Amino acid sequence: MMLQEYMEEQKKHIDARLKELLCTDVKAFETLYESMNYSLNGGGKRIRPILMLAVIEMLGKNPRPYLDMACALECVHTYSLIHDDLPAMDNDDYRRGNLTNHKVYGEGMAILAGDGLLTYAFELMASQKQIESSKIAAIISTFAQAAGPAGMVGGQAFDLESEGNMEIGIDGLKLLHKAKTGVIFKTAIDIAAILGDATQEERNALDDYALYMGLTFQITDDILDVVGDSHVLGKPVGSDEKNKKATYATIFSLEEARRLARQAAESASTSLKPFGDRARILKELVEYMLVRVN
Ligand SMILES: CC(C)=CCC/C(C)=C/COP(=O)(O)OP(=O)(O)O
Ligand SMILES: C=C(C)CCOP(=O)(O)OP(=O)(O)O
Repeated sequence: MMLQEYMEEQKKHIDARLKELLCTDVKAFETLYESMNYSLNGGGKRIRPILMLAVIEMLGKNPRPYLDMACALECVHTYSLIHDDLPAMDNDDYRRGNLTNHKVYGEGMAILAGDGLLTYAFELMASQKQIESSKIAAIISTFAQAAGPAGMVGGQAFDLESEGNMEIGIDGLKLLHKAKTGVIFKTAIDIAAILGDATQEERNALDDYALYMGLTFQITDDILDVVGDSHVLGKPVGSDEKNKKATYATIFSLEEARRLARQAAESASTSLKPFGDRARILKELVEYMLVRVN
């Protein structure tokens, strides 16, 4: 199966399950549930859950019983987007081709929709009865560390404080991206390694892949903010330059950023050598990121 077909197939399952998850019988909570579902089900490429399911498959396991784990990851990602778009953060009006959550439901409800999605993700993970409880505990611990103050929240705080400061340099940039975005890709892969019973050698290879694929995603996302089409991306472009944000595309030339993206993608593919032919989909996934900016 080609990557595009594979992604469409996995996305179909993920989208269908996400639509079923968040519902309430309590009339007083209806707006909250509507606002959570508005952002969760209003588009999105589902790269993180697809990545998780693809790694489980590469490790020789059927990914289908782990669909809810993948959906939990998407709930956390969606919460981070809702909060990232708030007036107190990036103050963006469009996301996934629609008005941002706070533009439709107001700031207070958008904050609560994010809080609800984050907390619900942990409820969903903890309720997976078909998975051994020791694995659930390991997954929740990994996930909480990645999403929390030592991971994504820390990265976002650093981002907030660095706005307008183009002097953070390459080391600052690396830390920012590793903590803010790379960490969730790494978690997708770590969870898959736990569920797929990866050996130590496989884990080492997957750690390298996570690092370089996350970097490829970040550099290409930065390039798209300069050269992308806002209709295709479903979010505004040019905001990094406007907000004087240090990114791979504002610190380096576009040519250099593209070179760094290609280099990261090559390293990601090389890390998957131990998996041989089974790694085809994951290699194509980093190629797909490159194609979007070339
Ligand atoms: C704890 C929180 C709120 C974390 C947010 C992390 C995140 C997804 C940032 C998006 O980065 P970006 O602003 O570079 O991306 P985009 O261009 O999509 O807004
Ligand atoms: C981490 C970043 C840069 C936010 C956007 O992520 P995606 O490009 O995966 O966004 P969706 O497809 O989920 O909307």
